[in-house]
Amino acid sequence: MAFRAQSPLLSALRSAQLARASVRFASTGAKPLTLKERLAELIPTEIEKVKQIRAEHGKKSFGPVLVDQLYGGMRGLPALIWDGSVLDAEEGIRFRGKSIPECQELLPKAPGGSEPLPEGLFWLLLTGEIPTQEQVKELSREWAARAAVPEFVEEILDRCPPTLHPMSQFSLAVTALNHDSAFAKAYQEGISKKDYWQSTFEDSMDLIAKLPNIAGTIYRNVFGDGKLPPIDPEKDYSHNLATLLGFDNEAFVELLRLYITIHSDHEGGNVSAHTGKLVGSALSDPFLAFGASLNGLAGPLHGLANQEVLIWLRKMQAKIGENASDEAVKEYVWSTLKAGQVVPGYGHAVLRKTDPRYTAQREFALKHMGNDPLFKLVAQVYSVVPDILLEAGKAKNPWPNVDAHSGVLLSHYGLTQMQFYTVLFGVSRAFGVAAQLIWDRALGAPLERPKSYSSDAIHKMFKQ
Ligand SMILES: CC(=O)SCCNC(=O)CCNC(=O)[C@H](O)C(C)(C)COP(=O)(O)OP(=O)(O)OC[C@H]1O[C@@H](n2cnc3c(N)ncnc32)[C@H](O)[C@@H]1OP(=O)(O)O
Ligand SMILES: O=C([O-])CC(=O)C(=O)O
Repeated sequence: MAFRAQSPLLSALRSAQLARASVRFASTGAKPLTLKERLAELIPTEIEKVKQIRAEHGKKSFGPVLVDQLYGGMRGLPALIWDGSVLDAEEGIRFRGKSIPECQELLPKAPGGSEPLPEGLFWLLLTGEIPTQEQVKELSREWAARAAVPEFVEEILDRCPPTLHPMSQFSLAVTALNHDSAFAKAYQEGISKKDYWQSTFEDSMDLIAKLPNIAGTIYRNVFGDGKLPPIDPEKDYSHNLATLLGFDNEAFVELLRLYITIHSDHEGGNVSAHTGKLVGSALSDPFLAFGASLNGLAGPLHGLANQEVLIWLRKMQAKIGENASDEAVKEYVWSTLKAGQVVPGYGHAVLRKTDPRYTAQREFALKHMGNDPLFKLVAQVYSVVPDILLEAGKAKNPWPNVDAHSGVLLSHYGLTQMQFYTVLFGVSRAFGVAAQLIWDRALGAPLERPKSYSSDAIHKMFKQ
C-alpha cells in the first residue's frame, strides 16, 4: 500500500502500529517480526483505509470510457487496484513509491554485494517497508526451507520432451503445485473469508521458494547439464538459483539479484500481472493463478521478447557480421520493419521514455562487461532504433524496454540458451503477482467480471 496520502486518523493508527512494533523490539529484545507477523499487523489498517477511500470517493469518476479503448486493448483504462508498484509513462516503475535507483540504495544487500536482495524487494512489495538485514536473512532461510519440489512434479518435468518450450514446462510444473495448495485445502474445509490471506500467504511463499528448483530442473533437463545440487539454507535466494542453474560466479549472482528485483513487478495491467489477479479473483489458488500468468508471459509481445531480442541480434550478426557499421545496422532494422515484424525489445504499451530497467541493466553492463561485443551491439542498436521507429511513424514509444538488455547480460556469463530467458523473468514476476494475490485476499477483492459489448451493440448504441 502507498501510505503517503492518508487521513489524519489513518496516519495516527499506522504510527501507533509502527511504534508498537518497534517498542516490541526494543523492550523485549525478541526476534524481529517475520513477514507474516508484520503483514498481520498491517492488514486491519489497510482494510479501514480501503473502506474510507470507497466511502469518500467511491462514486467519483475517472472520466469517460472511449469506444477506441474497448477496441484498443484497454490502453489507459483505469480498471485495477495494484498496490506493489505504479508505472509512470515518463519515469518508469516505482515499487511502493521507490524508484529502481532508490531500491538499489535502500534495500539490504548480500555481504560484499552491491545489488538489492530480492528478499528485501518482496518485503517492500508486501508491506511498503524496508526490512532489516536480519529480516531478509530470515526470509532467505524460510524460502530455502520451503524449496523442495514434490517428486511427482519433478517426474512431470523429467517426462517433458526437451523440445517442449521451457515456458510450457514451467507453467505445467507451477500448475501442478496446486496439488498441495494450503488455500485450496482450507477452502474445501470451509475456511472463513477473513482468513483467506493466511493460506494464500503460505502458498505464495511456497510458490516463490520452489521456483529455483523448478527452473533449475528445466534448465538441466533441456540443456543437459546433470543433476541438481542441494539448496544451501545459509545462502540467499539468488545465490541458490545460480547454483541450481550450475553457475558459481559471484558477478552472475549479483546480476540475478538485480534481475529479479527489476523484473518483479510492473503495476497491474501488464498481461502476466493482470492474468494472475484475474484468475486469483475466482479464488483459484496462487499456483493456478500464477501458472496462468506464466502462459501470458510466454507471449512474444510480453516476456518472450527477451528471447526474441537475442534471436534477432544473432540473426543480425549472421547477416551483417560483427563490428558492422551503423548503416548496416540501420538497414537491418528497416528490413525487419519492412517484413511486417516488430523490433523486439522496443516500444511499450505505457512507457514513453527509455525503460529505467533498461538503464539499470546498461549500467550493470558498463560496470561488469563494457567490452563484450554483444553489449556493444545492444548499445549500437540503442543509438539507431529510436530514430528509425520515429521515422516509421507507428510505434508510440520508440525507446527500449527491459527486454532489449536482459539477454546480453545473461549470455555474457554463459547462460546462452535464450529459450530459457523467459523462465527467469517468470521466477521474478512471481514476486509481484504473489504480493498482490495476498493483498487481494486480505482485502476481500471480488471476482473480476467487467462488461463486454458486441460490435453490433456499440453500433446500435450510438446510432440512436
Ligand atoms: C516486459 C514487456 O512486456 S515489455 C514489451 C516487450 N515486447 C516487445 O519488446 C515487442 C516489441 N514491441 C511491441 O510489439 C509493442 O511496442 C508493444 C506490444 C510492447 C506495445 O504495443 P502497443 O501498446 O500496441 O504499441 P503502440 O501503440 O506503439 O503500437 C502502434 C503500432 O506500432 C507498432 N509498434 C510498436 N512497437 C513496435 C516495435 N518495437 N517495432 C515495430 N513496430 C512497433 C505496433 O505493432 C502497432 O502497429 P499496428 O498499428 O500495425 O498494429
Ligand atoms: O508493463 C507492461 O505492459 C509490460 C512490462 O514491461 C512488464 O510487464 O514488465
